Order: sequence, then C-alpha cells, then structure tokens
Amino acid sequence: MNKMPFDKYRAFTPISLPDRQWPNRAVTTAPIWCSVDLRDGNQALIEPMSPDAKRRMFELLLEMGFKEIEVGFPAASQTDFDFLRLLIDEKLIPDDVTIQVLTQSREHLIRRTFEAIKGARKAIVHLYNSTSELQRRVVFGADREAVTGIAVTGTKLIRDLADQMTGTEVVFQYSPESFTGTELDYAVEITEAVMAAWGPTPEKRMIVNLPATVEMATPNIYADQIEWFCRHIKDRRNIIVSIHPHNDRGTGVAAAELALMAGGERIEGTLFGNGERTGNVDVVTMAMNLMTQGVDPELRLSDINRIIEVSQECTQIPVHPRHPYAGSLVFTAFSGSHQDAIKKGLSALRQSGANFWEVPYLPVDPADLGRSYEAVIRINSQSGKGGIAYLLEQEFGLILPRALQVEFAQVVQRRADASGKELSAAEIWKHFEEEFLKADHPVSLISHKFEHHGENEDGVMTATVENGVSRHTVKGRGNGPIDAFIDGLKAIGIKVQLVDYHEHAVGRGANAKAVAYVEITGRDGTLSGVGMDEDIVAASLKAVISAINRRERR
Ligand SMILES: CC(=O)SCCNC(=O)CCNC(=O)[C@H](O)C(C)(C)COP(=O)(O)OP(=O)(O)OC[C@H]1O[C@@H](n2cnc3c(N)ncnc32)[C@H](O)[C@@H]1OP(=O)(O)O
Ligand SMILES: CC(C)C(=O)C(=O)O
Ligand SMILES: [Mg+2]
Repeated sequence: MNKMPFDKYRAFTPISLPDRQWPNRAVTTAPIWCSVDLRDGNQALIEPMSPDAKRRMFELLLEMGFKEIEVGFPAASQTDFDFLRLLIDEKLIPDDVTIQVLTQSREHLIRRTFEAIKGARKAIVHLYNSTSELQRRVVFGADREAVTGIAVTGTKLIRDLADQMTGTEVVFQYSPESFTGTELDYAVEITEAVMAAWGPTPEKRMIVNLPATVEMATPNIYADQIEWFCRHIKDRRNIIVSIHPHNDRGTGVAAAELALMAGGERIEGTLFGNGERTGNVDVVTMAMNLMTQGVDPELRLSDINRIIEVSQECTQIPVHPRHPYAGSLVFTAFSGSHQDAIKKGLSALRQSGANFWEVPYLPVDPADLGRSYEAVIRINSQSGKGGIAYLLEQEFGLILPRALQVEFAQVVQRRADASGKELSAAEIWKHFEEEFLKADHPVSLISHKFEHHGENEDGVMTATVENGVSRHTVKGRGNGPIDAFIDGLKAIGIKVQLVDYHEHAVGRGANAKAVAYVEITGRDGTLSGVGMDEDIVAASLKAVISAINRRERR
C-alpha cells in the first residue's frame, strides 16, 4: 500500500509551560464578542457581499446583540469604504455598538482608514502585520527588528491621526498576525514595542489580538501560547487579550474555549464559522456551548432559522445539516434506541416539572433556538417503536399501548425497508390507517346495541355483522360491551379472547373522537386492533373487528 507523504510535515514543538494553569480553570462568563463576518468572513467569499447584503448582515449582527463588529477593510476597496460611510452618515450604528476597521501597517492605507471612520462616535482601528518566522522569511524578507519597525511605524501614525481626530474615540487594536507560527518571545517583544508606541493604560486599554491565523497544532498548544503570552507580557492590565482562531484542523471552537481558560477575554469569529479556508471560529457554536453550561451567552440565538437564512443569503454558503446546534438534522433522531430514549426523556421531563434540561441525546432544548419538537424524531428503516409512537402522538394525538407499538413498528420497518427512504408523518398515518383503521373486512360491523340492566347482571349485546359472505345478527352476554360482543361472535365461529384494552379521546369539542385499542388472542396468537368513532362503544367494537380482520389477512 502506498503510504501518505506524512514525512513531508513536521510536528509542532510543544510549549514549555510545566506549571500551566489553564487546565484548572472554567469559563463562567461570556467573552466580549466581536463579529468579523463583514471582514474576515467577507474576504473569504467567492463573491464578496453586495452593499445590500452587508447591510442585512450588519442588522442581523445588531439583532443578535454584538457590541463590536469589524465592518471591513475600508482602505482595501471602495465597497468597504462606502459601506462604512453609509453606516456613519446614515447614523446606522447604535450608541452601544463599536465598529472596527482593519488596516495593514502602510501609510496610505492607514490614512484612508481614518478618512473612512470620520464622524463615527467610536471606532476600533485594527492594525496587523505578520510576525511568524515563515512569513518574516518568505513574505517580508525581513528580520525581527525590521518587522517590529513595520508595526511600530504604523502604530505611531495611528496615534498621531487619532490625536488629531475630533469627535471620534479611537480604540487601538494590534494583531501580530500568524501568532501561532511566531516564537513566543518575539510575539511578546513586538507587542510590547507596539504598546510603548501607543501608550495604553488600565483605564484606556488597547486590544491585543492573538490570531491562530492558521491553526497549526492541537488546541492545548494554542492555550499554552495564550497563557505564556499573558504571563510574560509587561503591563498585562493595560491590554484586553483577544482571541482570533481559524479552523484549519477542525478544532477552532475547542482552541477558542481553551484560549479563554488561558486568559483570553474577547473572541473574534463569525456566524457558522465562515471565513478563510476552513473558516474562522464559529461564534454560534461557542455561544451555545456556553449556554449549555449554564452561562449567559450574551448573544441572542433564539431564532436560529432566521440567522441561518440571512447568513446563507449574504454569504451564499450553506449551513451544513449537521452543523452544531444549527444544522437541519441536529434535532432529529432516526435510530430506534435514540428515539425511544428521547421520547421517554421528554415525557419524564414534562412529568417531573424540573426547571433544568435533561433529555438523552438532546444536549439542548430545540425550543431555545426557535426549533420545534416535531422535527426531533424522523422515521426511516433505522427507527424503532418509540420514535414511531412519539410521532403518532405528536402529530395525530394517538397514544399507542406498548404491544401495538411493537406491532406497528414492524409494519413501518417493512415499508421503510422496501422504499429505502424516510417516511413522512402523512405516510406513517396512511400505513396506520391501512393496517388498523381500515381493517374492516371481511368482517364488518353493521349495527350494535348494548343493554345493561342492574349492576350485578351481565349486559347483552345485539350486533349485526357481515362476515364477507352473509349478514348475521348475534347476541352475546358479558360484563361490558366488548365481552358481550366477543361472546356473540362465537355463534358465527369467531372464537377470540380479550387480553388488553385501552381507550382515550382524540381532538376536542365537536371534533372529538374516541379511539380504542384492543389486544385479542385466538387460535393463532395475539394481535392488536384499533377503532375510532364518535361513540366509545362503537370504537371498541371496531377495534375488536380490526384485530379479527388483521388475523384473517395473515
Ligand atoms: C490574515 C488576514 O486575514 S489579513 C487580512 C487580509 N485581507 C485582505 O488582504 C483583503 C484586503 N486586501 C487588499 O485588498 C489588498 O491587499 C490591499 C488593497 C490592502 C493592498 O493591495 P496591494 O498593495 O496591491 O497588494 P498586497 O496586499 O499584495 O500587498 C502586499 C505588500 O504589502 C506588504 N504587506 C502585507 N501585509 C502587510 C501589513 N500588514 N503591513 C505592512 N505591509 C504589509 C507585503 O509585504 C507586500 O509588500 P511588497 O509589495 O513590498 O512585496
Ligand atoms: C487580521 C488578522 C487578525 C486575521 O484575520 C488573522 O490573523 O486571521
Ligand atoms: Mg482571520
């Protein structure tokens, strides 16, 4: 067998931090969220968002409760510049929301960025330059000192322009881009040089954003890098440490969570993880992960379908059906044992009245995201009795006794196996009707009358039935209508016994019906039957007939 060319790659060198503290910490409050959908997300799209799409995305982010939003790279394109001007000139930025703009450390780009933010109440100016050993060598052809010079020169220019600006509060953010590939001592060195040029204080902190521009190692290593940085940087209290993970190894969320444990206070990410290559960290998943630990996520996700819809329209990128919390299939169970446990869990929760969520296989209440329970259980050939019974109860109000659940599950299984497809609720109902409610021949009930005179006496059932050949009127005795009916049927050669009986009402008011379930035993085993009628006695007799006819069909 040809081996994969694994020896082309080198393992990431672990960080030496034997007394690391982050594994003992937990995240107990939401971070400061900063959406970078309109910048990092947008720059990674096949077709960047139109002005109209940007505006819809911006409004969605506001609705969700983001207080910091990177709205673009205004010096890079006229579209981004114009969008920023639109937000400012049309006064579309709420007072409690701060916009953020990205720029490279190049004079003409920084000056243009300041033109773009004129008139904003407050803006975060985000300066970045790449600092990794690889990028210094191959992209910039510069040593550490020269790269530090790029960052410091840009910072000083931003300081001057911010000082000259009136009416706009400028918050400064610096990113040593490609931080995960940067030697930690150098990341600290360049950031301290930038801090010295900016002059943050505990009252006026600057943001230091430590991006996993490329996710290069396991999440614990990113956490080590963040803790190392936080422990070594001078004047830690003068900065807000921001985390900006990408998802190259598919562990962006895990890396972000561990990085928060390691000292991060702010997260830059996007909805559903859109962004360069495999994406930015997904803030929806992160926020929901917090919520399921009992922590206020400080983002509103209660109408997840709308968030998905707007996001998909703006980015033209579909949300995967199995995307955590949001995918169309994540609140759906197809397999029998999962369905059974969910059904039991939901009913136990209803009965206990507990005010915390606890349902097997459902880590979150779909209703909290505006999803409904109806989609929870779907039926195919992997499904079992529990799920089918749940669906019949939710959709049609039928509460099937256990024996009937078992029998009907076999029917459904056969149908699903034959079609190889999922069965809709309507199809399940059709099969239920065919199997039980329409099992009204060869034996059928034409009329019946039950008379019961004193409490200690048997009642008498007079019923007219057809047996497929001729019509008969039979009389039988028993302590209830079903017993008496079964007794009467002996006269035309139908010899069965009642094993179990259940009934309940379906629907309300004028549309209410009675449904009866029986289990009868006869010459060749036990079978269930179901009857529905406005009248409970008629429903019970129909249920007996249904069981008899099912036996005949066999
Ligand atoms: C990790 C990230 O997501 S970073 C953000 C990336 N986003 C984007 O790049 C989207 C917007 N960018 C653009 O549209 C363009 O890059 C522009 C308009 C900003 C600049 O365009 P140009 O000047 O034509 O080209 P380009 O971006 O290729 O510039 C590369 C030059 O800038 C230098 N450079 C790159 N980044 C930086 C930086 N952060 N600070 C200073 N110089 C930088 C490069 O070394 C290179 O220099 P060279 O021309 O001497 O080789
Ligand atoms: C601009 C920076 C922060 C970035 O997007 C990255 O490094 O991924
Ligand atoms: Mg990025």
